[in-house]
Amino acid sequence: RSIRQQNSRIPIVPSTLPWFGNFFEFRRDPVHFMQSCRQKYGPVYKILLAGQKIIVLSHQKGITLLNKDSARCFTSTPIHRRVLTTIGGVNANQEHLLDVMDTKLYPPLMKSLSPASMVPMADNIHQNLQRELREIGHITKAPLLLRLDELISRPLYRAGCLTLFGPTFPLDTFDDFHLFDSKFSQLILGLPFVAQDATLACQRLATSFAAYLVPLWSEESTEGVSEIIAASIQEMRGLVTLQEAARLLMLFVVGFHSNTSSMIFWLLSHILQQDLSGRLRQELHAAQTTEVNTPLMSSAITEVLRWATTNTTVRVATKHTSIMVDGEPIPIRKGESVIADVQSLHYDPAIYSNPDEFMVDRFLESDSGVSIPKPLAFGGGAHLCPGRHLAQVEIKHFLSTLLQMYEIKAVIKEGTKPKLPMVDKRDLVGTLRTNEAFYVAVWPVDT
Ligand code: HEM
Repeated sequence: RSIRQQNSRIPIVPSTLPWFGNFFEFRRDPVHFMQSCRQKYGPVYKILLAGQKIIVLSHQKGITLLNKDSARCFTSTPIHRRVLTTIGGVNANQEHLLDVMDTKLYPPLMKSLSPASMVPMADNIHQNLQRELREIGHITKAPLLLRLDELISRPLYRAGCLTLFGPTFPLDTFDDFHLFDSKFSQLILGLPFVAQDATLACQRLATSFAAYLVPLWSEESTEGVSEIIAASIQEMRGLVTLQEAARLLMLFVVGFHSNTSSMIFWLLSHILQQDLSGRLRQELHAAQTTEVNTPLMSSAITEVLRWATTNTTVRVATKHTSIMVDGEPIPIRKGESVIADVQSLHYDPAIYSNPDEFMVDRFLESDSGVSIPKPLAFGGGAHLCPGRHLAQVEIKHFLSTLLQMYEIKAVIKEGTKPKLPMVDKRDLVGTLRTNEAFYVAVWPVDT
C-alpha cells in the first residue's frame, strides 16, 4: 500500500473549526489536551494546528528512535529558522548561520561541556554563586522578603555568565534578558504586538553583546573567558559578522539560562511547599560536598526535570519514512512535522505513580533494584542538549549554596499551608512557567 494510504490510518483528533483545527484547545492547556488525546487515540495521532497537520508521538521508544534518527530522515532546521527569526531577530543569511551552528558550534560544545570539564567549572560556579547570593540580603538579621524568581534568576544569570563569559560580560543586561525571557511564548508564536517590549529588549541585548564581543573578536584579550566560549568565538570569526555572532551568543544565553532558572524555581517551590529544606540540609551537612553522597538532592533534581519539562522537540521529515511503535511501522510523509510528547510520558501513571505529585524520593535507588525510567528532559540524538551536565551542576550548586547560606520559608497567611504557584498552562517553551508571584522570607542560617 502507498505511504499515503498507510499514513491515513493514523487517528486524527476531530475538530470543528476549519484551518484552526485543534489550535484553541491546544493553546488553552497543551498538557491536558495531549494527555487526553493520548488516552483516546493511543501513542500516535495527528492534530491540526493553524493549517498544519502535526503528528504527535507519545511513546518512549518511538521518541528515542525519532531523536536518534539513524537513517537521517528528520530535520529541525525549520524550527531553528523560526527561533532565529522570532527570538534571535535574524532575518538574513539564515541558512549559513544555521550551518555554522550545526557544524562549527554544537559539536565542540558537546565535547567541552562533558562531565570531566564540569569539575573546574563547578568550583567557579560555586564561588560566583556564593558572591552573588551574598549580595541579595547584605546579610541583615531581619528576614528579607523577596519574590522567589528574583532570588533565583538574577544571581544565577550573573554567576553563570561570569563563569562562562568572564569579567567583561555586561552583567547589567539581566533586566532586558529577564523581560525577553518572560515573553518567549509570545515571541515564538509570532505575536509581535503583545511582545513589543521584549522585541526592544532583544535589540538592546544584541547591542550589548556585540560591544562585549569587540575586543574578543580582535583577539585583544580572552582573559577570564572560559575555554568553551573562547573556542566558540574563534570558530565564528571569519565565518559570521560580529553582529551575527552577538545574536548567536544571545540565543546561547537563552539556552544556557532560561530552562535552568525555571527548573530551580519549581524545585524550590516544591521544597518550600513540602518543607523539605531540613532533610536536604542535613544530607548536605553529612556529605560536606555537593558532588557526591547527596542522593536525595540528585533525586529531587531528576524529579523536577520530570515534573516541569514541556515539549520542545519538533522535527520535520525530509523524506517518506517510518518509526516503529510497539512493533508497527508508523508511516510519516515527507514534509510532515512530528512533536515528541515527552510531557505526557512524564505524567503517565503507568510509568510514574501519582505523576502530578512532586515526590522527592522518587528517584532514590530502591532496595528492590527496580529502576524507574529517567525523564527525557534533555532530548536525544544529534540534538541532545549539550548543556545538560552544566545545567545539573548549576541546579545542584544553586540549591546547596542557598541552603548553606540562608534559611528560606514561603510567606503565607497565618494558619495556612504554603501553596505551589499556579502553572501557566499556556506557556509552551522548555520548562513550565507561572505568572503568580511566590514570596519567600530569607535570612542567614547562623542567626
Ligand atoms: C534544565 C535545563 C535545560 C533543559 C531542560 C534543556 C533542554 C533541552 C532540550 C530538550 C534540547 C533539545 C531540543 C530538540 O530536541 O530540538 C536542548 C537543546 C539545546 N540546549 Fe538545552 N536544556 C537545558 C540547559 C541548557 C544549558 C545550560 C545550555 C548551555 C550551556 C543548553 C544549550 C542547548 C543548546 C545549544 C541546544 C541545541 C542543540 C542542538 O539543536 O543541536 N541547554 N536543550
